[in-house]
Amino acid sequence: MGKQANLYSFPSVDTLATALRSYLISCQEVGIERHGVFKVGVSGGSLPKTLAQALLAPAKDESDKVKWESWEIFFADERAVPLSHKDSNYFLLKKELLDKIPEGTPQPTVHTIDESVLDDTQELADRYEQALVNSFAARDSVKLPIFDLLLLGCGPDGHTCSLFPGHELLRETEAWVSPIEDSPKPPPRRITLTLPVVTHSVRLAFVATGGGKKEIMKDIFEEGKGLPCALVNEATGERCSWFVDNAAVEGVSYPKRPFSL
Ligand SMILES: O=C(O)[C@H](O)[C@@H](O)[C@H](O)[C@H](O)COP(=O)(O)O
Repeated sequence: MGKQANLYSFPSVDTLATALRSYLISCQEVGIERHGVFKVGVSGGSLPKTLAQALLAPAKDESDKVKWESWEIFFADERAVPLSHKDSNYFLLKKELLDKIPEGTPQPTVHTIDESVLDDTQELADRYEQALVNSFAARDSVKLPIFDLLLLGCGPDGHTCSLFPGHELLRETEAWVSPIEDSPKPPPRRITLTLPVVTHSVRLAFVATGGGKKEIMKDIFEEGKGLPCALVNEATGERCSWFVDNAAVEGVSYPKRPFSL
């Protein structure tokens, strides 16, 4: 078996955010080196807040700078609601992070869903896939879009993006972006990157904090149980890093590593 996912555990969200910042800068530099931009997919939940804590902190020096103008931000999943709706992942990211990027700083490019087709989730997914095609290369010339980094959350049931345990979407092999009409977690209508796109990312980082996560972390890291987060771990190995706090992995026997780049 190849190398396994890295599990980094921190005493607090503050120390986690500091390490996450270094990791993000390192991924940013690899992306810029690779193709002149940094293509990153983000999720909702508590992630935007932790990201803001990591990214809005002042740079320690030149090599620690967030080069916002090179960031191309996509959504790993999005709810089929208007962009100004409280359930929108874009709205959340805007409120927590984008609106707080200081004025006068070059801004990132952000790819939102097309609000004009909210009543048709297949069309919503197709248009978002087209945005990926336009950004990454024509669909017929690449099998899959390869993100520089995906920033993911882990639900209490082991879901990530809008890929839920046991759902037929886990078997999708063709589409890059799929609709889902029956998300067990509300709101039910969403779009999501599919598992092949997720697992082909250059790097992946999960952020999971709080004692409420420890049971599902045991399931993911000790038994797998076919949970979406475990499937991602198994498919991506050492390309995948988990940034967690100690409370989230209390009692989890999987070896934790000291954080290093
Ligand atoms: O799909 C959703 O409805 C949520 O956005 C979800 O995917 C979230 O990312 C996880 O549940 C982790 O949430 P926390 O980061 O808040 O623990």
